[in-house]
Amino acid sequence: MMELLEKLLKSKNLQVALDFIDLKNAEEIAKQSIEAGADILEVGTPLIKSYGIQGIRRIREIAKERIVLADTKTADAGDVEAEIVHLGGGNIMTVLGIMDDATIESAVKKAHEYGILVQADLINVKDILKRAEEIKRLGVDIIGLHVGLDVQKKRGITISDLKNEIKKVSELGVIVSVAGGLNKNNIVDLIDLPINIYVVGGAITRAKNPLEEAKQIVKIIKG
Ligand SMILES: O=C([C@H](O)CO)[C@H](O)[C@H](O)COP(=O)(O)O
Repeated sequence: MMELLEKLLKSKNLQVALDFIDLKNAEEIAKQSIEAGADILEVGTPLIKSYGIQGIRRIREIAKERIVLADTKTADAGDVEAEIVHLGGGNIMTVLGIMDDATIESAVKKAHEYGILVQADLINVKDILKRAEEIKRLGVDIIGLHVGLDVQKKRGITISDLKNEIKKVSELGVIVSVAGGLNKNNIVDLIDLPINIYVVGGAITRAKNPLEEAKQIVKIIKG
């Protein structure tokens, strides 16, 4: 666990979000992401809902020694969902930061017993800095700032609109992950910020040439 925490803290990483309902499509993009040099494969929430533990296992097999994040977006029964991620072979799980502290504590306790890291997803949290401070005290390893897909579509905003919040959260001394509408153009804008994990979904999975797109994004992130 310490080794993984250190890697994430000391470097900039690309996480490719495999937000698929179909496993074959997810497998194909997972392979291309690895070839392009992505650091983390995300078993997207739709994929977990479609395939559960088997879906996480399949992406684990493809990822080999790379990191697998299971985007469980846990809302209750944190310990049970940590168990699910453990059975699938995931390295990181996500909990919703907006939920009760009890759920976050339960996920952290069980996940850490298994050597799994916990990321709190601050999607839809109104006072991001205040909640990030509280969540850090609960033992969470990664804070994820996130503009969800529906908000992106309805309000036309992306995670690039939260630059101030990103800076302030990073000052708490936590691993910072950002997600929500990232692509090769707006990542350039965020590259000087203290961000450890850039999550890219649609810009790679829906690209004409996902391999080429992922390669270009890796180049921007790694410099
Ligand atoms: O977490 C996500 C979303 O809530 C759907 O499950 C996405 O993985 C995340 O937003 C990244 O996807 P893009 O916004 O398409 O880059």
